[in-house]
Formats: sequence, C-alpha cells, structure tokens
Amino acid sequence: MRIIVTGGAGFIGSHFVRQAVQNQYPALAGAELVVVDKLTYAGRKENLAPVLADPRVRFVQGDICDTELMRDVLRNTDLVVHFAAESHVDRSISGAAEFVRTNVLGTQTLLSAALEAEVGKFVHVSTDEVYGSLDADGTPWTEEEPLSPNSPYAASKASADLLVLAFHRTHGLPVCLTRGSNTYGPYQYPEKIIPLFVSRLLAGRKVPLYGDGANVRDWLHVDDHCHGVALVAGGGEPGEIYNVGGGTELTNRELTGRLLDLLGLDESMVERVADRKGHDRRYAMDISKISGALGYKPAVPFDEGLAATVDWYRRHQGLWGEDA
Ligand SMILES: NC(=O)c1ccc[n+]([C@@H]2O[C@H](COP(=O)([O-])OP(=O)(O)OC[C@H]3O[C@@H](n4cnc5c(N)ncnc54)[C@H](O)[C@@H]3O)[C@@H](O)[C@H]2O)c1
Ligand SMILES: Cc1cn([C@H]2C[C@H](O)[C@@H](COP(=O)(O)OP(=O)(O)O[C@H]3O[C@H](C)C(=O)[C@H](O)[C@H]3O)O2)c(=O)[nH]c1=O
Repeated sequence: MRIIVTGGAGFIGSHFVRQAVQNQYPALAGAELVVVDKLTYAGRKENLAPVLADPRVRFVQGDICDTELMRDVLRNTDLVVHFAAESHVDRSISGAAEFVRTNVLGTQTLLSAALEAEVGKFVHVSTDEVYGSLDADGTPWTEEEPLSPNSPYAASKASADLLVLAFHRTHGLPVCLTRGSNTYGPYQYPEKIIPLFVSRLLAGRKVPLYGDGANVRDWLHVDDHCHGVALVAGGGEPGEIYNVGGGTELTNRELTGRLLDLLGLDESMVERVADRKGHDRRYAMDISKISGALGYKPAVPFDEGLAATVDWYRRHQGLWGEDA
C-alpha cells in the first residue's frame, strides 16, 4: 500500500507518520509512506527523524498548490491523508491570503490530482471550528451541524470541506472527512495556547490570556487524534464525515491553572490581554458516530497527556528558536 501524507512534517501529520511506521495502525501496517510538505515555519523535517531512515518512508519537499508536482507524486497511490494546512487562527486574522491559498486552492489541487490518479481513498483532515461557536449550554456538535465558520482559518477549512464533498458527489472520488478538536502533545510549534504557554513559562515569561479566559475548548491528545484519522483511513465510508473529539472541556482559565500547577508557578505569571477578534466561545464534539461505526475512544487521560507534554517541552526548550 502506498500512502501520501501531506503536511507530514507538522505537528499532527508527523505524529501520524511516526506512528504508522511503528505499525501502530493495523489497517496501514507495512505501508510505504510518502510525506509531502512545504516546510513552512510550522513544519520541521526533524520531526520525522525517528523514521526518516526507514526504507518505507520518502520525503518530498513541495507545495500542495503545485499542480505538476501533485500529479506526479500521487501516481499509483492507494490512500491520501491530507493534513497540510495553515493552521493558526491568530495568523489568519492578521492575514488570510495564505490560508485561502493553501487550505482551499491546495486542497482543490490535491483533489484534482487524486481524481486523475484514481486513488483508493482521500482522507481530508478538518476541524471542529467549521461548526462555529457554541453557548455554554449548547449541545455538542454532531456531523449534521450546519457549517458556520467565524475566523478566516475556519472559513478556509469549511471551504475545503465543501470542495472535498463536491468531488465525492460530482466525480465519485472516495473521500472521508475527519473533524478534530483542539489537539495537544509534543512537536507542536509554540503558537497555540498549550505549547506557547508551556514554552513561555519554562523560560520564565508571562503568558497572554485573551479576554475573560472563559472560552472553552474540547482537548484531544495527538495520539487519539491520529488514531481517529487512521480508523477512518482504514474503515471510513466514502462520502462520510467523522468528528474526532477528546471529551475534556476546559475554560482557558482552567487550562492555564493546570499548567501553572504542573510547573509550580502562580497566577502572577498570567497577563490578561485584549480578546481575540471574533473569538469563538466554546467548541464541543459529539463523537458517537466514529465511536459506534469504527470503535474510536480517546485513550489518553488529559492530566497524563498534559504532564507528559510539559515534560517534553522541558526537555526540548529552544527547539524552535527564542522568538517562537
Ligand atoms: N492543531 C489542532 O488543534 C487541529 C485541530 C483540528 C484539526 N487540525 C487540522 O489538522 C491538520 C494538521 O494540523 P497541525 O496542527 O499539525 O498543523 P501544523 O501547522 O503544525 O502543520 C501543518 C503542516 O503543513 C505544512 N504545509 C503548510 N502549507 C503547505 C503547503 N502549501 N504545501 C505543503 N505543505 C504545507 C507545514 O509545513 C506543516 O508541516 C490541519 O489541516 C489542521 O487544520 C488541527
Ligand atoms: C494563542 C492563545 C490562545 N488563547 C486562547 C484562544 C482560544 O480560546 C484558546 C485556544 O487557542 P489556540 O490558538 O490554541 O486554538 P484555537 O483557536 O482553538 O484553534 C485550534 O484548534 C482548532 C480545533 C484548530 O483546528 C486549529 O488548527 C487550532 O489552532 O486559547 C489565549 O488566551 N492566549 C493565547 O496566546
């Protein structure tokens, strides 16, 4: 089996590749993996160091918007797992163009190449942010929830989702979509709240908590996210969407408190700053579809996963340079 993994040098994609090569996913055991990654600020080829020497792994530095390269790379491919994206909400607020280019145009370029190559399955890795924002007492989202993205990042991912579904309905391309919740773990570029706060606190710097700190996120360990994606790659039905949530809902204040406790620090390290523009209040996922259909169950207890993540950043301080 030949698998193309786009964005495989980033946070979640590199975890997927490392785990796949280590045969953690029965449906993908023994597969040849071709990683396609542009190596933006968020991608590090070194994230794949533990598996790069494996003869089943090939690395191609390239842009998913490059039509000729994608046509070439996707030939004779059984499965595409599409992680590559611009992924950070704050960056999409200060400049949306690269989000539209990579997340929308890049996805369309890949879909066209996948159609031409007659790939066996195309798994598009998406996000719960496409559903919008929930009130404190709102019911967690199922896959039937209408799309209502708020940030430019979420809008670009929702656009990509619609294109993926359109290629299924129009051309019969065998696609599946996963929609993951906020993911944490090692190897994440320190711009999202957990790696940013941990890196700063370890360096003795204060952390910026947006607004009232009462926004809620549904936390998912990267190991569980990737297991969900692998289950969908192995057994997901063409044309179907699967939510992949972690089930640990926390306000940003609660999350920050846990990080301070793990590091033996106090509230004086927290700086309250202006709120993010258009800040989504709460994300929460109903995962009964993937649990019932494919046996998905998040396995990493949040407190254990968070402690191990803090420990990993402690052992890898300065990995992304001082300014990250
Ligand atoms: N991080 C989360 O909490 C989260 C949650 C749900 C879904 N997702 C989705 O999961 C996927 C992976 O997210 P992540 O957090 O690992 O992102 P990331 O930013 O860590 O990694 C993205 C990777 O894509 C590569 N890339 C970017 N533009 C490219 C292009 N034009 N061509 C080729 N490669 C390119 C980067 O070099 C990087 O290696 C994304 O599609 C994201 O939308 C992320
Ligand atoms: C960076 C930062 C964030 N925050 C707040 C803002 C959010 O309420 C929460 C999480 O923010 P973060 O940017 O880490 O993640 P989201 O905006 O929820 O989006 C993330 O989860 C989804 C599912 C994806 O799909 C995205 O790729 C991923 O970036 O912490 C702060 O208070 N201070 C900060 O410095």
